[in-house]
Order: sequence, then C-alpha cells, then structure tokens
Amino acid sequence: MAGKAHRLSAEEREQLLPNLRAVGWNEVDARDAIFKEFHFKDFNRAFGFMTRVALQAEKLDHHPEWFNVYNKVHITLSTHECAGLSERDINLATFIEQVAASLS
Ligand SMILES: C[C@H](O)[C@H](O)[C@H]1CNC2=NC(N)=NC(=O)C2=N1
Repeated sequence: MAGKAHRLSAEEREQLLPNLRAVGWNEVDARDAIFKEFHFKDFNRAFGFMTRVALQAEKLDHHPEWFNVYNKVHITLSTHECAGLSERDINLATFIEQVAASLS
C-alpha cells in the first residue's frame, strides 16, 4: 500500500463519513473504527459477498474484521498502522457497498 496511513482529521471525517452513515455505517464507541451489519437472503449470498470483499482486501492489503453467521455479516474497519480510522477504511467501505448493492 502506497504511503503511510494517517488518522482522519475532524474535517476529513465531516467530509467523508456522511455518505457511509447514510447507508448504515456507524462509528464504534470504544475505538476509532466504523461498523456495519449486512443481511443477505441466505448463506450463499453472504459468503459470495465475503469472497469478493476478501479478494479486494488482499489486493489493497487492507482487511476487514468480520463475523459471519448464516446470512449475516458484521464488519468493522480500522487501520492498525495509525490506530484508527484512515482513508483506507473509507475506500474499503465504499468498495464493500458496491459489492453489497450488486448482490441485493
Ligand atoms: C503487515 C500488513 O501490511 C498490515 O498488517 C496490513 C494488513 N491489513 C490491514 N488491515 C486493516 N484493516 N488495517 C491495517 O492496518 C492493515 N495492515
């Protein structure tokens, strides 16, 4: 991944987070991260979604923290390198939204 990640400033958050909030991403209370819960029709859809996200995550070298049971996928995004939310999380969340939209 090119460049060093930096924690988003208050201004960057005001600019970047509203679009993600509008589609269900929320800031986590106890740490600097964002979270969303996805629901699919069945396990196949959920796992298909995870597979597509996983391949992109590997390409970006930026990986989700996630939990799956049957048709539900919980995702938390944060950046270890800067111990908080960076533009990498915003980019991955935006990609994740595109995949979810294409599967629903
Ligand atoms: C060594 C490796 O490049 C790092 O650990 C990468 C891998 N995947 C990652 N994923 C996430 N979500 N945050 C990171 O900071 C991160 N860093």
